[in-house]
Parts: sequence; structure tokens; C-alpha cells
Amino acid sequence: MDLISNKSNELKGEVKLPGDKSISHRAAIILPLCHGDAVVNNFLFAEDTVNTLNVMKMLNARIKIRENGIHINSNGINGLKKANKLLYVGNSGTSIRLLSGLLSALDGKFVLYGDNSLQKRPMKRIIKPLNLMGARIKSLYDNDLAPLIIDGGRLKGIEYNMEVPSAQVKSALLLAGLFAEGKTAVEEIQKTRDHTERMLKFLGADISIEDNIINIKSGNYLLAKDIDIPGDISSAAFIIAAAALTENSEIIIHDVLLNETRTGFIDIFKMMGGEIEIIQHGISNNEPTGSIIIKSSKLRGIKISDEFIPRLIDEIPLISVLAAFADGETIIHDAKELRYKESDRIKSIIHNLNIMGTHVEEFEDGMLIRGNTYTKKDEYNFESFDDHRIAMAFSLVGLILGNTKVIGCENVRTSFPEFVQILASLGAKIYSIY
Ligand SMILES: O=C(O)C1=C[C@@H](OP(=O)(O)O)[C@@H](O)[C@H](O)C1
Ligand SMILES: C=C(OP(=O)(O)O)C(=O)O
Repeated sequence: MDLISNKSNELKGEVKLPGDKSISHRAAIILPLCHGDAVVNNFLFAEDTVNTLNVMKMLNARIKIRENGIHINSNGINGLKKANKLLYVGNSGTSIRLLSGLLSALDGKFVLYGDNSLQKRPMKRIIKPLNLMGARIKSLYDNDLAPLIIDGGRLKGIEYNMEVPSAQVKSALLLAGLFAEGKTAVEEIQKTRDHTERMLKFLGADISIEDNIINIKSGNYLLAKDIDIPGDISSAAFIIAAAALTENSEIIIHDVLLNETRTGFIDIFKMMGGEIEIIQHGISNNEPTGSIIIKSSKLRGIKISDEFIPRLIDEIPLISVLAAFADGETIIHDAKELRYKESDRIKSIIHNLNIMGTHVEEFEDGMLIRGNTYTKKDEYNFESFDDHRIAMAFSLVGLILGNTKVIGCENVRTSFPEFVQILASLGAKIYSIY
């Protein structure tokens, strides 16, 4: 599938988005470890989160699909099957890393594997600490990549200083720590998204946080509770950018996640001159939510580095597109993690910005983009590099410059299947061709 987009203006309307991807994964993994019945509303039915659901079902979790959500009837970790299993997680880094933590605590042998892109992503970051906890986890081909073979059970708590800022690694260790003997303490280099901590606390786990150290102990009885998943802020970012870049636009996004470990994009967008108003609503199952109003904006370049990066890591492809239409330079540093996502996102961004004719310089840990230096062309043909965030970000270029195609965009299904439909409903000239 290719994405085709054309010059658009006056994006108008109000939307509510499908549930946050990170929280949907965690609900699918953590609720089956509780006791009792719970409903998850606004669960994200995208390829990545459905892969997590499928794995949990293969482990015997009693999950039923219902309108706009799922119903889970749980009986604690002992309700899960310990039989040997081959478990497929497709393109999803979150699934493979979080599930590795859980499977390490289950008696039994499991193989976790994914698609070609996932099997190129680094797994040593979880193999090393989970082995320290006593899990026997190794890479099938001894290359620190998936497929992973896990021979689980018998874990002990550890104190671990994380080597990379990664919510997936942290969450794998917390899920293992939930069933390990003694205390597990995980120290982060930089604060990353904290949905696992929030959900575990909400459901009754013995978890506490002091600065950048998260402590968890096993043994608490987790009681299932209903969860309403707020709209995905990473998907909202595409709508925000589309409204900002097109003329005479005004859009309201209702009930979106506003957890500050995820709102780096909003902060940067404001600093770039973005016209955005945030209306905080309150807390829904321990996660802050609210509505956002965005208007067409005139943007300027910005410097982004350091602790900002984990708060907007998935939004950097999109920020690179905003930067291409901003006055002045945007400089991004400390973002080497981008090289280990669905594609090497630094390379993918540079490739596509070069196609636009935009002045761009590559750094090992980021890039420099000189805004408004693109060349006027009859058409722009971008690559998606099998990466949903690259596909969606560069499809927005067509709304401003016209006549744009992004090739190979099936991957949009992994996180935001309604991307085209929602943007088109707001007036954007965008469609998909097969
Ligand atoms: O924990 C999560 O839900 C995620 C963590 C981030 O990955 P890392 O932990 O590798 O930084 C992010 O890029 C990914 O989209 C989702
Ligand atoms: C990096 C991403 O996801 P994952 O790591 O779960 O594949 C993403 O959604 O941008």
C-alpha cells in the first residue's frame, strides 16, 4: 500500500483517537496477571497490540474482544499456561521486550520471534539483566537478536543500572520483578515513559519510585480493575502537525493521554511557535488525560537534546518534517536510540529530507535540518523503510507541497490503522492505493 497526499488547507473538526499503544500493550499483559474481571475500553486494535493479545491468548489468558475494547477474566499468573510455545510478535519491539520479562517468570520453554525488522533490533539490553535475575534467556543464533529462547521460572530480584534509556527494558525488568524473590530495583539513566509503573500501582503491586530508581517486590495480590485507555498521544502528534502545517486549520483532539513522560512533542511544538492549547481533564486509571486545540502555525527551528529525547523519541520523524517547514535550523542530539527502531530512523529521515532537497546533516546521535530549504518539484516519492512513523510523517509533506507518494506503507497498521481515514475526515487530501 502506498500513501498519496496532495495540497490541503482548512483542516477542521473534532476527533477522539484510538487508545494509546504503550498502554494497550500493558493492559493486555498485566491484567491477565490480576484476579477477577475487567473491561478495557478504547483498546488499540492495531497490528502490534493485537500481536500482544494473541500471545497472551496462547498463554491461556481469557480475553474476549468486545465493542471498542476487550474483556479479561484473570486468575493470576498461575492461570497462565506453562507449556512450550512458539510465540510470534510481528513488528513490535514493545511486545517482544515486555513479554520476555513475563515469560522469564513462567515455568516452561518459549520461543519469541518476529518479522525481519524486529529480528534486527538489539535484544542484549534485555537478555543481560533478565539472565542476572536467573531467567535462562538467549538468542537462538547467539547474535543478541531475536528469536529469543526463554526457559523461565525461579527469578531473584536484582539491583540494575540501565545502560540505555528504554521503557521497554525497564518494563521487562519490572514484570520479571513482580514474580522474583526479594526486591528488584531498576535505575534509569533518563526518565522514560512510566506506564508500567502507573498500571502496576493502580492494580495493587508493591512498587515505589525514588527519583530515577523504581523498586518492586513480589507477592501482592493484584485485583483486576477496568481501564479506559486515553487516545494515543503519538498518533495525535500527526494530527497536530497536519493542522499546524496547513492554512486556516483548527482541530480539537479529545481525551488524549497527557502523561508528561510522553508530552515532549507538545512542549517542543510550543517552543517552535505552535499554536496549541491544552485542556487538562484529570486522571483516568492513574494516567493524566485532556483535550488539545491546535491551529495553523508559523514554526521556527529549535535545539532538542538530553532528557527531552525519551519524552518524544517516537515523534522525531515527525519533528523532522515540521523542522523542514520551520524558519531557521533544528538541531537534534542524544538520539542514537533512533538507529534501533523499526528502521534506522536517522538514516530514513535523512534519505527522505534529501529527496525534498532540504539541507540536512547527519550526526551519529541526531541531525541538523535547515528549514524552508526544500526544492519545488512536480512530485515527491518517499520511502517508508518498512517503518510506520516514517511513512506517516512524510505523507504529511504532500499536504503542503502537493503530489507526494510514500511507497510501502502497510506498516501504518502496526500503530495507527485509522491514520488516513481520520486525516481525510478532517479535510486532508490523503488516500491509500493498493
Ligand atoms: O515501552 C513502550 O511502550 C515503548 C518504548 C519506546 O521504546 P524504547 O523502550 O526502546 O525506547 C518507544 O520507542 C516505543 O514505541 C514504545
Ligand atoms: C518504536 C516503536 O514501537 P516498538 O518499539 O514497539 O516496535 C514505535 O511505535 O515507534
